[in-house]
Amino acid sequence: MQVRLYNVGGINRELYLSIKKGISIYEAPNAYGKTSLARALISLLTSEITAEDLLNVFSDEGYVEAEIDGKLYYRRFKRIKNRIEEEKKLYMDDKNALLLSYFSPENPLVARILVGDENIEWFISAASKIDEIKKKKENLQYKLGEIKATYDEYQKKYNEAENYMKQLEAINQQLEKLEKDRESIRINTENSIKITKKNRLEDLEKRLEVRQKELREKEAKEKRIEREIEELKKHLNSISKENLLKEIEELNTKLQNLNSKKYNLDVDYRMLGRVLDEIKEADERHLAVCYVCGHEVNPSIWKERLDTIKKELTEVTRQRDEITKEINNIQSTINTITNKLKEIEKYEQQLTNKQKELETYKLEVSEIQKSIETLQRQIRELKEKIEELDTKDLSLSGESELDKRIKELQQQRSNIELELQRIGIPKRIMEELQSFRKNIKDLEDQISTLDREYIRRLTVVKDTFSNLANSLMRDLEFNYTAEIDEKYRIVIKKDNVKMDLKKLSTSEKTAIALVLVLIGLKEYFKSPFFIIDESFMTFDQRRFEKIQKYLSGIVDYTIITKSNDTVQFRNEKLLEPNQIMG
Ligand SMILES: Nc1ncnc2c1ncn2[C@@H]1O[C@H](COP(=O)(O)OP(=O)(O)OP(=O)(O)O)[C@@H](O)[C@H]1O
Repeated sequence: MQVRLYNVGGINRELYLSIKKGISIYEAPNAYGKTSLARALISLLTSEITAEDLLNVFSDEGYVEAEIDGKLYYRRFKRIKNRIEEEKKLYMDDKNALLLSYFSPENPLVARILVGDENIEWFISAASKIDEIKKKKENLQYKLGEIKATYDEYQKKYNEAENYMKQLEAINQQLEKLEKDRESIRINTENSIKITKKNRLEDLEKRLEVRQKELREKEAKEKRIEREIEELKKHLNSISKENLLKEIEELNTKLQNLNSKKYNLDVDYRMLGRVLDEIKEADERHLAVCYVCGHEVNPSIWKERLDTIKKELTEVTRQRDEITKEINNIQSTINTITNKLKEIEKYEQQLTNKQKELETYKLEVSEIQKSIETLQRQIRELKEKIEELDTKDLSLSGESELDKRIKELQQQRSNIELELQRIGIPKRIMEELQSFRKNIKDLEDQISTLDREYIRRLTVVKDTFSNLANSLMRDLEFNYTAEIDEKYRIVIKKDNVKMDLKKLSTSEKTAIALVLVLIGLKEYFKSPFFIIDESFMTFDQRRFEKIQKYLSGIVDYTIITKSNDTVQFRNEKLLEPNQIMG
């Protein structure tokens, strides 16, 4: 076997070893790199020893290579940033290599035997690989535990769901009863509502009829007044009030002039009358002195004067009569016009009154129309409501205590239904539970089968170990026997007296561990080499040679590391000490 190492463990240089079949001894001082070499070789049998364990921490690349029977096995490492990239080809990849190919204080069995742990079930089961059954069983047990936990959860859910279902049933019963109650109340109330509404509709329709009749009458009256107004307007338009007023004004002016003239004539007339009377008197008295100027006059003058005055008086009277006649004519015309004006005013007054009356009617008509619209709208709405009542079951307006309770229960029901949706209905959960039960049963069956198989095989392995251990102990000339009892404890007897493992010496305990490892190696592990760290062993030469001989029959290469002041590697059988190369 050719071995090459570089930057592996504490060996930070290239190391080349040519190892012959049989026994090889590697001697070196402490901390020289013996363990590093052993671990590097073992790492070709198992990936349990990782690249991080192997590559020298100060180096960026390294390798271990071994050519065994013409085939190259290797592990090559390259540090890239914070990780190590590895290329590998292992002779085998079995974690038992650490237990059965390397005997050193690092070996877990050695460590446990040295502290006096008698229970070796784990070792014989790992060595014979029946621990795989145990692991399988443990995996199944773990799975079973998980399923059981889920089963318990589902059981809880089932109980919860059952409880909800009971609540739901109770709520449904209550709801059914309450809804029946409400229905009967609703029907009664609805009927009375319908009757009330129909009565009201009739009443509204009657009121509408009255109002419509009223409207028709008012509209007829309105039309009539409009016609009258038209006529009045026509009549008034035919007369020009302004002309009449103007005419009357002109006549009044004339009348004023005439009256003033007449007044003057009246004054003249009265004055002439008085003069006439005075002249008459003067004539009768034959006055010879003028009573006006005192001058002496002829009394015959009075007669002349009397004629003149009479003539003047007649003229004034004629003029006065003429004017009086004219005045009377004008006055009569004025009276006629005034009468006409009065008549116009009367018509105007009538027109104003009719217009006021029309306004009032129009207002009334518009109010009646509004009230008709309101009534029609009310009737329409009422009819719709009645129709609604006829077509569907209207729920009662306003919320009664009954409604509130129903609502409350419905809310509770929907909450429960939601919860049931979340956790599932009992029937479905029960189906799940049944499937879980089946799974549990299957797993328990598998576990118990594995358990039986494990015990069966463990018993065989235990017997094998017991027998072989005893014969090997005898071969190695130990004066005690080693057996494995039914509880898989190692039982040591000296002269048939049971010895507590703790009481044995370190070399005795180390020997027992070695014997067990050798049996494991021989019976259950096909390793090309076996490495012994001899530094912690205190066997005498004879016994150690026997062990070496025994090993030669099991593995091709036995490599023994020893602490020594000098560095030496030698293949024992060839008896040619090889110098370390590299
Ligand atoms: N991966 C590593 N990187 C760097 N140095 C390491 C590594 N592994 C071990 N060493 C160091 O390398 C040196 C050799 O260690 P190793 O255990 O191989 O020596 P040894 O010869 O078996 O010693 P002993 O006889 O005391 O058991 C030690 O100083 C150790 O601390």
